[in-house]
Amino acid sequence: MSSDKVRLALLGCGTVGTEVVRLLHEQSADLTARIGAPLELVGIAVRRPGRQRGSDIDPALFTTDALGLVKRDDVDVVIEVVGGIEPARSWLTEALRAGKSVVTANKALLAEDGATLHDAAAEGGADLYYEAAVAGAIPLLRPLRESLHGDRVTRVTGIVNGTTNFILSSMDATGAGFGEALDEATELGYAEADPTADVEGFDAAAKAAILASLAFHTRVTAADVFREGMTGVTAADMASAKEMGCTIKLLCIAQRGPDSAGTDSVSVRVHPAMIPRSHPLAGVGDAFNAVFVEAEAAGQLMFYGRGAGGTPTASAVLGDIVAAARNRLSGTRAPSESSYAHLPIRPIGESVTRYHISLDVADRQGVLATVAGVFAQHEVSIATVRQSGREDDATLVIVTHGAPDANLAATVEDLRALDIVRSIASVLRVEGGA
Ligand SMILES: NC(=O)C1=CN([C@@H]2O[C@H](COP(=O)(O)OP(=O)(O)OC[C@H]3O[C@@H](n4cnc5c(N)ncnc54)[C@H](O)[C@@H]3O)[C@@H](O)[C@H]2O)C=CC1
Ligand SMILES: N[C@@H](CC=O)C(=O)O
Ligand code: NA
Repeated sequence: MSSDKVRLALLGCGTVGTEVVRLLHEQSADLTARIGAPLELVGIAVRRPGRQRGSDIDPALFTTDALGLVKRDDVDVVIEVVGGIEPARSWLTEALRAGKSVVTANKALLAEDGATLHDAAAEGGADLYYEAAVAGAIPLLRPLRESLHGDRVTRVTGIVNGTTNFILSSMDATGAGFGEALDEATELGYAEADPTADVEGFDAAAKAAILASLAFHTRVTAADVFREGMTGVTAADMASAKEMGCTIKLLCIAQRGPDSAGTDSVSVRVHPAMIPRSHPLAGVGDAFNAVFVEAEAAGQLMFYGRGAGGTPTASAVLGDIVAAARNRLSGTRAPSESSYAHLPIRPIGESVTRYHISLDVADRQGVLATVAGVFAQHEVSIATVRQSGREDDATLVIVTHGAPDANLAATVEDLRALDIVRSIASVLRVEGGA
């Protein structure tokens, strides 16, 4: 590496990449002062070089050959803001094995196959930074990776998807249904043309896997995360939540604790949940993210801010570039992967959850006793029961105490089979003391 500057290659110049280039230019003098040497952008890999991306980018920097750029001898740090599994994985393993530092925002790749990247980083003695991959601008991974390394993290609960938080906040505020709120999110530019990854929880599940891996020193992949999207949350669910003094959020929950055999294990899940309005995550509105971390010695910590958007995400990328550049100049390295704990993953059926179940039933003598009997049969204890309506139009709203998810799922299945249950209008998990 040239000792008088740090040379950067940028892969991708879309929403995040354009902002990375702008900030590199605008803050060039400050960045040089903070690092102790200037940063030089030596190339930008794009798919369509002719596209307009800001007037101050030298057109000579653009190339369509990303791998060629990664392999150049005059590249010290590779910044990847393209996304997806391949070809990003091949580019980044090539860079890391060659000893080049990598800064990436690619949560999908880290959650699907972070092991390959970490192994390549170890092989090449290179830095792998990815603060932007979870909760955008919020400094969250560095605190988990460094500040909390003297402590034992027991639980991470978060709102880590901005698009769905915007939709649910809007449903809560206006009474709108999912479709209407999604249209609003699309119009305002929050939701992408294909919002599947957001609304079906894939994006949050990828982030949950990354958080759990860091928090519990164990490799957790997206496939280990129980995932349920939020497309089934209705205006009626939100109204019912409001009646109980709650709201509904798409939560990512990563927990460490004993499984049914008493073995220390990890459970990671993403699903919509009712939470009381007094819960610290209930007031997180709009497209904001927030993550609540509980650790044995530190107690409760809350991280809040913008988890999406080009500029906030670029802020996290720039922070990582500065760290990687400083390390190169001083000949030091970022903390390497910590996955020594090898904790087993607990299946969702063993997670202790509470349910809110809304049933349309015939208002006949003995209905309540029959319904209660199904809960008892599966050892699920009922906390509250509310009935509204009469005769053919009665609704029972039941909230349970905590029970293994498998018992709750079996209860719902048996309720569905009862003649007296006309339909199950909604089943929602309840978190946080509601
Ligand atoms: N947009 C956001 O709010 C956030 C994005 N991220 C992550 O940042 C990364 C980038 O996201 P965005 O900028 O939003 O995506 P984007 O779709 O706006 O930009 C990606 C760019 O990569 C380019 N590209 C695709 N294939 C390429 C190839 N073979 N060679 C060179 N360039 C290629 C595309 O043309 C596009 O310009 C993704 O991993 C995403 O998950 C992370 C946090 C927030
Ligand atoms: N689509 C994501 C973007 C950031 O990761 C979101 O909505 O949070
Ligand atoms: Na972050």
